[in-house]
Amino acid sequence: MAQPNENVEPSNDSLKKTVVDAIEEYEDFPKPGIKFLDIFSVYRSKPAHEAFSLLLERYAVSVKNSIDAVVGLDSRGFLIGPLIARTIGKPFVPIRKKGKLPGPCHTVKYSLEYGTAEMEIQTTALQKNANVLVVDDLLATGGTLEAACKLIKSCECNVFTCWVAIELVALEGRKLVSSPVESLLQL
Ligand SMILES: O=P(O)(O)OC[C@H]1O[C@H](OP(=O)(O)OP(=O)(O)O)[C@H](O)[C@@H]1O
Ligand SMILES: Nc1ncnc2[nH]cnc12
Repeated sequence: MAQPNENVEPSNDSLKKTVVDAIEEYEDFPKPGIKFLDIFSVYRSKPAHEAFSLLLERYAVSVKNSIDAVVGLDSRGFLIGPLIARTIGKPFVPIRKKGKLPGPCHTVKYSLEYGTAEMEIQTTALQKNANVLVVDDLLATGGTLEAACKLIKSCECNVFTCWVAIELVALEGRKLVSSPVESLLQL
């Protein structure tokens, strides 16, 4: 006989709690004064990994008709972007740290919470005028997401939205980002 709640889909809120509970924090990494939130700890926990994947699939379905491609940011965005892209049958395109992508690239310099860097996208990776979903694990100061938006605009594409798993709300990074920002967890 069926038990109560058997076959009932878990709510987004209960899935988010499972994910939040698995996120491990490290003080003073990679520099003094930085509290580092480690998305990889979610992937070490079977229930958290499953909950996160389900949330990503649900989000993917909700944006399917609004986007043409998913762009993930090096490196932790690569955990997230391919699953969203695969769920809705859209192309996945990487933005990588400078010097890692073959062929002609657009390049941008930027600052993030604990340093400076350069990122690239291949000039022909996106079709002109594509509506692009940008995904990453975490929004801190917003420097990385804004740099990604600049690269996508260099490809003559439109940023539909930037989606992050974790937003460090106190850093107000979304103010720096010139495109819409959505976050799963506000910490
Ligand atoms: O909002 P910001 O201050 O710009 O910081 C956020 C970025 O910092 C981290 O990436 P990192 O450059 O450390 O690369 P990694 O994913 O390879 O560790 C994180 O994955 C985001 O991409
Ligand atoms: N505090 C933080 N934790 C994890 N990744 C980050 N990237 C930038 N700031 C970060």
